[in-house]
Amino acid sequence: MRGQRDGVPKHGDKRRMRIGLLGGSFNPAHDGHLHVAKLARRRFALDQVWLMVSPGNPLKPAHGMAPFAERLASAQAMADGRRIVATAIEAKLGSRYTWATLTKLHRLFPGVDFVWLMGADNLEDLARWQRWRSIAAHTALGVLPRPEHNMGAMAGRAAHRLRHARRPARAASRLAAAQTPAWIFLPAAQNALSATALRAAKSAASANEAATIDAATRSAINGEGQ
Ligand SMILES: Nc1ncnc2c1ncn2[C@@H]1O[C@H](COP(=O)(O)OP(=O)(O)OP(=O)(O)O)[C@@H](O)[C@H]1O
Ligand SMILES: O=C(O)c1ccc[n+]([C@@H]2O[C@H](COP(=O)([O-])O)[C@@H](O)[C@H]2O)c1
Repeated sequence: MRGQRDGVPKHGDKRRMRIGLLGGSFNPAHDGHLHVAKLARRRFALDQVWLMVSPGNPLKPAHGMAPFAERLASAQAMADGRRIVATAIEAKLGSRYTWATLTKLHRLFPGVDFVWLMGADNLEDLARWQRWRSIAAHTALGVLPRPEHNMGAMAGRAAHRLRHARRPARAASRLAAAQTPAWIFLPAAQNALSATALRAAKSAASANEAATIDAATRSAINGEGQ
């Protein structure tokens, strides 16, 4: 939601604060999140990026989701508390749907220009989100590339429907102040990490450890090594 048509502050206007919102499950947070948060902050000329921990992604099953406090703690461990900030605000606002959270944030912080940040995998899926057109109508979208999702995202339904609102990457530093709808796909260095891969590695490691303990217990019971 922008007051000025061209989004350029008038001479003498106080510069509005610019905050990027990286909403996510953070189950757990990882270097891929930090990579996109830093990249987005720099290229979209943002004052801060909030790692906004979701109380529960409406499209993801609750099964396998770590408790909110644990996910928040993992995001806090990635943040520096100054430029990259982990926040529980979405849970505090009592919303789970992004359109509802953004409506509340725009109301609570009228002096802030928010940019909704997401990896290409989320743009690929955006047309399944509740009121996704309203999200794009009122909040600028900054899309970060992600291995194996870029082609699908750009060929997807949301990118197609919003094609008139796409801005070139060279306008990235002005995205936060742009008249909405506006979105940018940022070509940039990519990071292949995912929470899914981390969870799989962790459960493989604990299965391995369990097998080792099991083998050691069996050999102790059988009196081996005496
Ligand atoms: N490596 C990455 N590159 C680009 N974007 C990423 C990357 N990792 C996470 N993101 C983005 O960060 C936001 C939060 O992601 P999320 O917490 O779901 O992590 P994830 O690794 O995608 O998790 P999962 O594998 O469990 O789906 C999303 O917009 C997602 O697209
Ligand atoms: O509002 C929706 O319908 C909606 C559907 C899917 C995902 N989201 C949001 O998208 C963000 C990324 O989610 P995730 O689980 O991929 O990290 C997070 O803030 C979710 O709440 C939102």
